[in-house]
Amino acid sequence: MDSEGAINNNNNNNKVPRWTPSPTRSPPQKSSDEDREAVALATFPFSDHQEPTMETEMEAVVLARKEDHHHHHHDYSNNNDYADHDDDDQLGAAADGGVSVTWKDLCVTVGGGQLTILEGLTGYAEPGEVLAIMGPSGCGKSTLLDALAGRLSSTAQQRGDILINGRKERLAYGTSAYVTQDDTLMTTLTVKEAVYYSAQLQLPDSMSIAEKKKRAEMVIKEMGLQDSVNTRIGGWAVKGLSGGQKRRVSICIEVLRRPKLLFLDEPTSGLDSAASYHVMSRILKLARNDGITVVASVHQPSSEVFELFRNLCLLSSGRTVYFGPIASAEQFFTSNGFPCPTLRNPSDHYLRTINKDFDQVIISLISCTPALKW
Ligand SMILES: Nc1ncnc2c1ncn2[C@@H]1O[C@H](COP(=O)(O)OP(=O)(O)OP(=O)(O)O)[C@@H](O)[C@H]1O
Repeated sequence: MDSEGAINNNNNNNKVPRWTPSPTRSPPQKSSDEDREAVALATFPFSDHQEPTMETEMEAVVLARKEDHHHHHHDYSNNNDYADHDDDDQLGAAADGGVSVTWKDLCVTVGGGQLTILEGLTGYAEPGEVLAIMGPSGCGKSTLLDALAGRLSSTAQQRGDILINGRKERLAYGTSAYVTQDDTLMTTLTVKEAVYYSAQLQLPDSMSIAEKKKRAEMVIKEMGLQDSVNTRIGGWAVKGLSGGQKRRVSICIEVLRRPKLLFLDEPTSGLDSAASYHVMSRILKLARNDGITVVASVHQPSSEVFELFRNLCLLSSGRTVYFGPIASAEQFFTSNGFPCPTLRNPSDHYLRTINKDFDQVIISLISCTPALKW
């Protein structure tokens, strides 16, 4: 895959990676890897927010993605609550194409604007791919996930745009699912019971019991739990599933409705690297096979897990340090004087650079700023 998209090392002594517009200004007729690469972007800490050109490009991508999509004309931006939905919408959007999410100049504040948590974030997530949101603890990963999923607390204020398939609209009920960090599962149930019962409760009445059962079996298989169907989930007192298996059961329950958009808050937290890989590779497979758009906050992924992601959104203190393909992040850090040492896990390097050398990163990037033309 071409990794040039996010960063264009221009020959005119521009050592600074920067986003440049693709030649065409009209919305593309088809979506392709090239289209996506053309709008992939690299951003810099504390740079001014993007020029309208980027907006045009990002809209072009979402336009390309929204062909034949069924639209629900709700105002997404003004209401964070998806609860007052129409039941006819159940699984509706899932039957159509994928869901692209784009956010532009997204700001989240609390305390009546006193405290800024997210500042001017811009990015996108595309069907069939997993976007990783990474950054030091407290940088705003969960807040970004919450804002995109429309579940910010009522004390938070949101500014900027969140577009669904290029439009300001609310997600139809059942289109998105959110998997939290905690596995709130009944410890005495077996995997089969937990997923079957959830299927009976969650899936619409229009589906027969047999169809619901079939759906439950399908997700169990997709998450690689078919050999543990009769194992009790277990808890601190009763031996049961491993941590990774439990996380997969939680994901099973959330994907029963075939959401087109899946938010995962630290899906690998508390898991060792092998279990993390199992969980993430299943998620990637699901995303690819079903054209699901996955946005996941991740904490210290192993190199193997990191390579499963398509795009990376690297945050620090509520601002974007980097947004673009995983494959181009190394070049971005190298261009800015922070090459990844051989044999070091790249994601560790990026997080360490942001954490430890952050002042230096800022100085380095500020010194590069005159060369930036957005
Ligand atoms: N409702 C709120 N009121 C006040 N401060 C908040 C609120 N929500 C989040 N914050 C603050 O905003 C910052 C970002 O929080 P957030 O939970 O998004 O970070 P995070 O990157 O997910 O952290 P972690 O990796 O530790 O889970 C934190 O400093 C947090 O204390």
